[in-house]
Amino acid sequence: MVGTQRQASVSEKALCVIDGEGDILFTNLALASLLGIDSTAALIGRSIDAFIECTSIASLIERQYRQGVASEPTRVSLVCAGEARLPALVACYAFRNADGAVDGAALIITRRSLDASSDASRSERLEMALEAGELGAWSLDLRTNAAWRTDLHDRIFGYDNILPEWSYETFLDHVVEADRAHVIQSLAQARETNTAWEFECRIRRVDGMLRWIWAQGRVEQDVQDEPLAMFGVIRDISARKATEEQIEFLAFYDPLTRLPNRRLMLDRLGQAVRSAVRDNASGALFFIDLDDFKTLNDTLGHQAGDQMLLEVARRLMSCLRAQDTVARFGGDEFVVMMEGLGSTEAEVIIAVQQIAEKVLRAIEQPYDFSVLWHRRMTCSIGVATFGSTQDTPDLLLRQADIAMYRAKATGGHAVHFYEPHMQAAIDARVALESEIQIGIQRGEFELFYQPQVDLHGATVAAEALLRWRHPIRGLVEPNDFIPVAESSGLIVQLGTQVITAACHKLQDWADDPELAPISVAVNISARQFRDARFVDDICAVLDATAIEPAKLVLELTESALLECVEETAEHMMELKKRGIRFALDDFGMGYSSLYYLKRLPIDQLKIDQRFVSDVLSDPNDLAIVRTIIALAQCLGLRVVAEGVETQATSGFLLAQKCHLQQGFLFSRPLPAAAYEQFMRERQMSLCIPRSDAAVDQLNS
Ligand SMILES: Nc1nc2c(ncn2[C@@H]2O[C@@H]3COP(=O)(O)O[C@H]4[C@@H](O)[C@H](n5cnc6c(=O)[nH]c(N)nc65)O[C@@H]4COP(=O)(O)O[C@H]3[C@H]2O)c(=O)[nH]1
Repeated sequence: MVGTQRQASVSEKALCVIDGEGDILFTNLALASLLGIDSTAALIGRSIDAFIECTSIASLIERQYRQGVASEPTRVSLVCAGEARLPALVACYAFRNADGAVDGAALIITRRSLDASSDASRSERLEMALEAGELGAWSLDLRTNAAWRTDLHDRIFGYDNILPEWSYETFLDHVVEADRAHVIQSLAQARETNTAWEFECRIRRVDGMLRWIWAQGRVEQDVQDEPLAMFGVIRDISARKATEEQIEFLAFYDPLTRLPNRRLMLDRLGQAVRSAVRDNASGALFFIDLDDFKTLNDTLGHQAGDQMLLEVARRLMSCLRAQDTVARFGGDEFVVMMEGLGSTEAEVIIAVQQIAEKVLRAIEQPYDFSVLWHRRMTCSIGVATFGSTQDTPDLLLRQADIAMYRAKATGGHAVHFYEPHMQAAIDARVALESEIQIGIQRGEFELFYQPQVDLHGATVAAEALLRWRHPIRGLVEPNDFIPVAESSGLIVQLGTQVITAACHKLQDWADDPELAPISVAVNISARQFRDARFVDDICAVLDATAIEPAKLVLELTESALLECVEETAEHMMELKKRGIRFALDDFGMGYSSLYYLKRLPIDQLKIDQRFVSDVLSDPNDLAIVRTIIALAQCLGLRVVAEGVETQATSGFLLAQKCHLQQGFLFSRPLPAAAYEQFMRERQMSLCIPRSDAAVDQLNS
């Protein structure tokens, strides 16, 4: 009678036949009637899962298949027309195909009657009421460990009808590790104090899904206050938690860029100001505003504007460290907070200048996507620094904002400090930078040479030290310009000039018998060493001058090695193959020297002058110098002591078999011509007074 309307009798068993996929092949009117559907035709071909609320009909069938008999009726809810739920029992019988695999099933569905008078029905009503309140209930007999749970309780943990043995441990296994201690403590406290527990925690369902549950319950005790049983209810609160997280996200983050908003930034800034004072490590706040963003927004539309803001956010984050905070305050305003930039004002200024330049460069790169194709954007940065007890988040923001307007007033694409003296310092640095640039072009930089003396007192090497013959300031010492050259990147150009000049000097000396044995050590900055062209440039100079590569010693500091070990090691290996030698400068000042000594092709250790100068008066320095020399000897490395100013220090170093000595005792750094003169005068005479017996002993 398919398609014919007929009222099914309430007592008639509803049945249907489903295929291996769970789609209905056949059904009777009783099922349609139970579901509140007019005709059986509306059910044919549809998935049974749409009508029976049960985690998986497939597992029911699977169980029946394994047991080989019709399954025990299982309690389910029917999903009726209008989404109404109806309690029902389902029994199934599986069909198998020729291979023995489940190919479909017949399902017999009966409505669960709820007779108010029967105990069974009362418990069912209770369970339905609990389900209506989305509560899974459970109890645990503490004497026998017997556990009871409602279906919904198990479904919350992801179990279907195949119920596992349940215990306190099973429950705890589901609780995620981070929440477990809190759960155990809540339950234990409730047990001790005979009070109710209530907590929220995350559980990992049997299918791996992470859910939030709320749990409440208590312990039942006997007359002697001995615990008898625990019972309680749980509810899946994942949806509520997701909403709460969303609300929290909107309260603290910018929905477009997903960066922290003003509120969160103010909060983090408050903490940062406190730690800056406590740790004596200043930080800085950048107020960044895009230049002329309004025009872009007005001409290309808000969608293009949003794309630009998203890209700016991405670029800002790529310029900064993970611990820095980038926030969007709305519109085209971004605020960046950086902590731990230094303990001195000079350190903070250098760090700020470097980061600000990075930001300016990152923002001005073309925006080559969709409507923004070939668009350019610049920004203005206002800087306020913090580290004093008077700083407050509001004040700092105002200061950075004011500074940003000053940067805008100079035409944008600029950085401006709020603090006038810092602005003066940064202006001076910028001026020095351009002077160095001009000085490089005009060839104002010159190498001085400081002799290095061997165990016999013979000058066998020199350290090349840079000087700037400034047209107005006169001779400028490296400490006054190398840091700026390094932070601006000009050291790469300058360093190439130094190596070229040193190699040409070695070439000049090669034909002079008095100067030919001299090798020259050249200082190399980290930035220079990391430069992609560094190895090729040196090889080109070696080829052009045809000097003996072993005559060139490159001096690297530990901090230079530390900045990029892999890349540095690679460059060192390549140059080592050409025969160039390496010295580790300022040895003993770093932390992981031994690690580098093992890994990198180092020929020589240079003991820092801070240890050498007090070696005879400070027992710690004495121990350090002795250890470095002994270490170098064990590893087959040469040792150079720099900063030797007295005969006594020199005598001590000689006794320790330190291979080379350098210092004012022998000579200050000299211009090339003066150095050559020095060599000619001193080459034949020994600089260090000593007995021949002592020298023989040292050289043995
Ligand atoms: N008090 C005292 N000082 C002594 C004595 N003997 C030598 N010195 C000084 O100690 C410094 C040794 O150079 P450094 O440790 O490599 O330290 C160098 C090096 O780090 C850097 N530098 C110099 N030239 C270059 C260069 O061409 N490239 C790079 N990247 N850095 C350079 O500048 C630093 C300072 O160079 P200078 O001012 O020439 O200072 C030189 C030298 O004049 C002594 O007996 N007593």
